[in-house]
Amino acid sequence: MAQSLQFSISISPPTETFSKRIIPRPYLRLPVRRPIVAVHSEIASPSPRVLLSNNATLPTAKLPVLPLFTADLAEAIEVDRVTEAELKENGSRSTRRTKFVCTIGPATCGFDELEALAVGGMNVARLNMCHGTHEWHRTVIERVRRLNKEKGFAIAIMMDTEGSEIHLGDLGGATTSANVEDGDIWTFSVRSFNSSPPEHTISVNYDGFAEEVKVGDELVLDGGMVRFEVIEKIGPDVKCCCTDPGLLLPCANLTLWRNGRLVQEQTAMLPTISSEDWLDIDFGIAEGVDFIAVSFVKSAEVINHLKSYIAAVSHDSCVAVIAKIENADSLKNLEEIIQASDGVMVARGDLGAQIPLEQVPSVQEKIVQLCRQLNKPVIIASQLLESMIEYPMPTRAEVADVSEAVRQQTDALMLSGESAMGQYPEKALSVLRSVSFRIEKWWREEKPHHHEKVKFPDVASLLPNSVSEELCNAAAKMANKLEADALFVYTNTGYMASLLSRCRPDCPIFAFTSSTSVRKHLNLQWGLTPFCLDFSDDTESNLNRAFTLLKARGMIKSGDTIISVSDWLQSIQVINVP
Ligand SMILES: Nc1ncnc2c1ncn2[C@@H]1O[C@H](COP(=O)(O)OP(=O)(O)OP(=O)(O)O)[C@@H](O)[C@H]1O
Ligand SMILES: CC(=O)C(=O)O
Ligand SMILES: [K+]
Ligand SMILES: [Mg+2]
Repeated sequence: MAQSLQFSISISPPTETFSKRIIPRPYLRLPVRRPIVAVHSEIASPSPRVLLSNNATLPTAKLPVLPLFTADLAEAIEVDRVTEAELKENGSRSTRRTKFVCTIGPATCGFDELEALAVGGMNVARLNMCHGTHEWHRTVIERVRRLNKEKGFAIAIMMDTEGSEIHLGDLGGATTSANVEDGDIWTFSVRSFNSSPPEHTISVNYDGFAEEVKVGDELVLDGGMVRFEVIEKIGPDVKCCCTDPGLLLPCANLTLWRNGRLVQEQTAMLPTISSEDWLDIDFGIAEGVDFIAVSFVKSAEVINHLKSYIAAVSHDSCVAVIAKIENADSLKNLEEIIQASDGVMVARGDLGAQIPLEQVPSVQEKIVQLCRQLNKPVIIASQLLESMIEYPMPTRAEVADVSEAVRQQTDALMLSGESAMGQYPEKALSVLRSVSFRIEKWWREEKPHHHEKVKFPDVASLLPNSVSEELCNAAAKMANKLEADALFVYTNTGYMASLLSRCRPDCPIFAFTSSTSVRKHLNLQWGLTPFCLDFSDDTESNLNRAFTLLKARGMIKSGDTIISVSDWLQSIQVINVP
């Protein structure tokens, strides 16, 4: 009986000469399903060999050489399906620059709904650990992975911690919400109730609450949905009278005000990362999430602490840490926090409950600018299209808000309730898409920023990084002047790609990396189209390879002007695609 032999191959040890020899000629083909393209050149060795699965080795000179088919070429580079379609449809200059984060909830956790968001342009799926069990989150993660694998998307996953905010528990009388009227008396209690609390009673999750409040204090729920005044303290119970009627919801967030000022001593006692958050973080690391967003960050220490924990427990640590700016403390220590983190979220929901609402827009603009100066990606979150939770059309004010965020050239926009539990998640995403396209185009073509002289101070402190930074600044400037079709960046760590993105050039930036985790992290950065591609340190062959592969997919064409930089070659190349 004929036996079929299956070989898995890896090339060991890889060498510089070897990589240079095979990369420029994509003809090498083994009698296996995949062509050899995975060649790294970090380790030098005099005799490259192919390692067969039975541990035998074969000198590479003996490898059979067959021509590659176009289909193989297309497989050798990975880019997500949506970008590819956009590039084909609109040409490279018109790809979307602003990235989208979608919160996944009951409305979008199914495979088909996730696929609809993926097709709509979701770059990052966010899981809020305030809701759902680990089982539920694991299922969503598996579905996103399956989508990426089977349908050619490259969606990254962000886990968002619960954090220690003060919030309410279930409402008394087993109701899911209550319309509170002016003068109604409710009891806020730190008791633990076995079942649901008695009528007109509500539990508070912070044990020190009853001790710290004072008669006359104001309780603000969910940033102003309902307000109460403290009228009496009775042990663990705090009796309050409604002063501003509204809808009381379970889990509502609670802030305490005294003489018109936010009382911060309370939250100062709470840890940023609670014991439950650590369990969630362990879960996230084990599941291999790409980003962990930390809620209610107060200082840079907590970010450093988490980053060293991640480095200690996961050796090939690829989890980026995002600091959520959503309280007054985070604003006090803003610059250190941004420096310490891998990215930032302007979490306007809670932020708007902690500082006067009218300050939120200027704080947003300041954070976006600071992030760009410090070269960190920034996400604008919450209530972008809040009315679309219920209605299929946004309000004009919402469209103006999204436009303003895009005009500020934020890296990413985030949907919360709109995609988690709204009735029109896909429609909301398509509004983000059309507004982003329109405003980005207007920005490029009309140059409303022409007279603004925004200065970006140097970010790099070490010389090699300074050289990279100057190269990127110059390459981006050249790309604008020469009206290039695309910038190419070959990057191992993503650093050069981020420096190019920071310049917000007119043309898209094609970032080639051999690391799948770097590629996922680039998902959050403005203007970057990340590709997964193995490359060597031979710039010439890398470029030719990218040209061949992208042309085969219709993503660039002969005659396009490309400006290319790379992590290791300190020069800028200007090339016309052959
Ligand atoms: N996994 C989930 N399961 C059930 N409902 C969810 C889930 N995720 C989100 N939601 C719903 O969507 C709403 C908005 O979600 P989101 O995560 O943005 O809340 P948020 O309050 O803005 O964020 P945060 O809690 O981080 O401040 C939530 O209030 C909740 O009703
Ligand atoms: C997203 C979030 O946490 C907020 O807006 O509060
Ligand atoms: K959260
Ligand atoms: Mg929040």
